Amino acid sequence: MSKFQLLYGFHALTSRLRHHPTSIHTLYVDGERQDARLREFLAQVTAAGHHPRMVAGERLDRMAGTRRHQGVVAEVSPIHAALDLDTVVDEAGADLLILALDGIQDPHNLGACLRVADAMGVHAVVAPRDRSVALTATVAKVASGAADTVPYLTVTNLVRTLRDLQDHGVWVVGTDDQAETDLEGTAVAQPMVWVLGAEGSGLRRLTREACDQRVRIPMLGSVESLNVSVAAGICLYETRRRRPHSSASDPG
Ligand SMILES: C[S@@+](CC[C@H](N)C(=O)[O-])C[C@H]1O[C@@H](n2cnc3c(N)ncnc32)[C@H](O)[C@@H]1O
Repeated sequence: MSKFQLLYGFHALTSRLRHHPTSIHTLYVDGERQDARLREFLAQVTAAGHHPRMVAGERLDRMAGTRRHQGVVAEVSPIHAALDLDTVVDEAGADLLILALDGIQDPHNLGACLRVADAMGVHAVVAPRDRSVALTATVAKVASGAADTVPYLTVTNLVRTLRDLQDHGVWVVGTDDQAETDLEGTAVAQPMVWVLGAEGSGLRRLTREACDQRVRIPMLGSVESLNVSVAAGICLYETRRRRPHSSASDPG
């Protein structure tokens, strides 16, 4: 198995170039494309000292397994591989904000969760290794650069990880559209983890039981639940809105 991951798309590669330029191993560019966006990208990468390989578009289709690569594909080293959760907890201190995803399968949902996690200043996204989609090129493309800025840490046992966090004084809040307490009924000032469930099945029983509290986002219409990334955005924004010195806009 290759030690490199694939990334594709302008957003994902420009972000990687900006945040982790030395992690880019080989860059492949569609030699048949002449448009302004590609020329601008080529100027950026060559200025950064990379020497892209010009190849046929069909080769990029095969490498990426999709035609949605925008003519740019790269082999990159994984980042955040050496980071562990203890370090994240120590460095974040009282502001700690973690998003735990209990078995998300859809790469678009994980990408969207990473994107909103980045926007709301989340310190890490945590997920059970064997039950979750990996950080694929599709995830990185949907995340629009956030896969490079927010550590995605996979763990062997999510329940054990949540208990370890609780032992360090971290407040663990599960989300469930059937919960009795509304979103605003939870405290958000202390270090905390929001736990969101998988697309079809929601939180697993043991995960649910490990949470200090479960809350629901009030639903006014007729659908039963929200997409997981939308729910994550609401919970995270609510946290930032109510925390002192929050970077999200002040409620007023
Ligand atoms: C598509 S929903 C899963 C729905 C699933 N049928 C269930 O039983 O939970 C995916 C996740 O988004 C979050 N979610 C969606 N709507 C929610 C709501 N109204 N209140 C709280 N969490 C919600 C929860 O974390 C849920 O597990």
